[in-house]
Amino acid sequence: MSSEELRLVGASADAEERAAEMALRPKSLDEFIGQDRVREQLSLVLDAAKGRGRTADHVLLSGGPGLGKTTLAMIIASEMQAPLRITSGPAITHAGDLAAILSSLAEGEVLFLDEVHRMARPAEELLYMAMEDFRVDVVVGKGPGATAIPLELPAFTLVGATTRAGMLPAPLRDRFGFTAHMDLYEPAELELVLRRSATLLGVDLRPDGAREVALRSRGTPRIANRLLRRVRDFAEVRGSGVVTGPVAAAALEIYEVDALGLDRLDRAVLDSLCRLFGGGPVGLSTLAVAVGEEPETVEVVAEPFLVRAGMLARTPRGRIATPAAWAHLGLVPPRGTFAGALTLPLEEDDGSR
Ligand SMILES: Nc1ncnc2c1ncn2[C@@H]1O[C@H](COP(=O)(O)OP(=O)(O)OP(=O)(O)O)[C@@H](O)[C@H]1O
Repeated sequence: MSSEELRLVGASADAEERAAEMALRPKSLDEFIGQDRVREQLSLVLDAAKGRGRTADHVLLSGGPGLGKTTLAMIIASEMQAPLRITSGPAITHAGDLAAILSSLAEGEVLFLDEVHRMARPAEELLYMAMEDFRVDVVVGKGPGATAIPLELPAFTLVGATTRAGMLPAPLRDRFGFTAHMDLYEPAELELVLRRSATLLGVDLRPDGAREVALRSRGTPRIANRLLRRVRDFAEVRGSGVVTGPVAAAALEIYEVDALGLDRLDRAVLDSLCRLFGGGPVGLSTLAVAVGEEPETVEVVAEPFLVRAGMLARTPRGRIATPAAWAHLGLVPPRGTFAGALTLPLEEDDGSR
């Protein structure tokens, strides 16, 4: 698979894409599509804070890449009419880095901390006190002579984002007043995302075109918008610019995005699971080694969509390919495998033997 295809279907964004995305970001909760429960709960949290004239409670957003966590953080700041500061867990390697950021915040500012589960431990501990009391202890000196000088902070709202809520230590998780889990989007919601983006980009996207692209977007708005741009290129160069279902399907075939939107990693995971491990069960780390990826990438990026698509099951004994996975690869599950056991009675019952 080419790097172009990887970029097309992988959920993370590079710098160029981030710039293209800015134009398509919803600017208010009303414009934000889908995630209805999260939207309603968040709107209550923000309205209550505005009514009391206070900063909003700290918010934790969990969910895979490209589902709209950064977008929601921006919306929170704009709804609260507050400035926004953006940083990420891996960028904070010392407690001092975080102390410097926190002490330079304006009153009421929203601090967006992406990948909050990847922050250095000492910084994490400093954050506990900052979130609870708007205060940090800055330690000056070393050894027995070290002194902690308390530093008052302006009231702020922390918006933490994580792809792995389970990796957050309980004391940190508990300090968020509101936690929202963002699920993969339904195809109907992605159609709405696509129609909104098409209007903003001036693309003539027909309903069957929107449906075709939505079905191949792995439940992820970022991927939907990215595929829309590629389909638009195809429609302009090879057609009249109008994006219908057949035009979208032909374009995405060129980019090797399959009918279900599976990407290289998804296909590699299924392929290894079926061909190397006979359909499983196989442990996450073994599977990750087989596909040449980090276990976290397999778990966070590929698996949620494969589970949603009914192709992979996570069991206490390991990962298992379902009959749908074997069928998608055009393979027959051997007898004695989980998928084989599931498909066997059907074969036996149909009288063909
Ligand atoms: N609910 C939504 N409605 C419309 N567009 C959306 C929605 N969610 C996300 N998008 C679009 O998808 C793009 C990616 O969203 P965003 O950057 O917020 O994802 P993210 O979860 O922060 O990803 P990452 O974790 O990789 O940073 C945005 O540019 C935005 O245009």
